[in-house]
Amino acid sequence: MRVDIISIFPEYFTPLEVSLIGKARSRGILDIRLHQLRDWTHDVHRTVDDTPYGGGPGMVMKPEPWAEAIDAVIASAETEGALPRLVVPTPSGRPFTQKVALEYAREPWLLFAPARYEGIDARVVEEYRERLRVDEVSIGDYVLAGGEAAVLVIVEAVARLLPGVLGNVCSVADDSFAPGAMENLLEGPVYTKPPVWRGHEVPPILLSGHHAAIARWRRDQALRRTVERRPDLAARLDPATLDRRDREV
Ligand SMILES: Nc1c(O)cccc1[N+](=O)[O-]
Repeated sequence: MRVDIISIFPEYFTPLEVSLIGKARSRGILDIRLHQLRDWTHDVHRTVDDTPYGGGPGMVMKPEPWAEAIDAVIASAETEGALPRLVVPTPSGRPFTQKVALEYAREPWLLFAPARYEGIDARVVEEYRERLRVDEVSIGDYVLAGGEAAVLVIVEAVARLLPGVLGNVCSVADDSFAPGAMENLLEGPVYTKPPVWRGHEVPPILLSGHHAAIARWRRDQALRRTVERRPDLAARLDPATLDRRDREV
């Protein structure tokens, strides 16, 4: 997978050089390319923003630098044999979920346009919807200084789904929110050695060796945690699943 990121803070993406993603890049599974948006400005101040039409606080990112940068990146489409999916992180986007991460993990090429200030002039998305699949996504209902943190979140969530990135493929299937048995379920508590730590014991069931009973206990813990902490997810569960929670101990 090729990933292009255009930003006025390309240095923000240094974390993509370490850990799982850094290893995936060194093994050629991920090809991440960073671009400085200001390289597509033509004034001495390398201006990328201006005051909003209609007045109001803050500044809006100008369309010209973004369009020149996106055009320059997609100019290599011939060698890629396809155009990228343009992903614009924004609080007004559709929710970025595990399902969307799985969708993106099937894409050969993602191009991220993280905005700063009050956002990018709306005509940029309008312009590229005619040529690219454009996706405005939100990682959550809170205010960030820009979309760069969202790109880090999205790239991590997607990269770990790519074949060869995670050592143990099973761990993806067991993820919280993963389609299938864990869909709409939070993961339960996890434990490791020592069996007793500062007087806190590991639940005995986990030391029993009874794998079926352990699986039932884990699912029950996941159900309980989901009902307690995420009633919105619990509401999506099959009522029969919730009923089983009370019977199985
Ligand atoms: N929430 C937010 C923001 O405040 C700015 C850019 C992107 C996002 N987001 O993706 O959720």
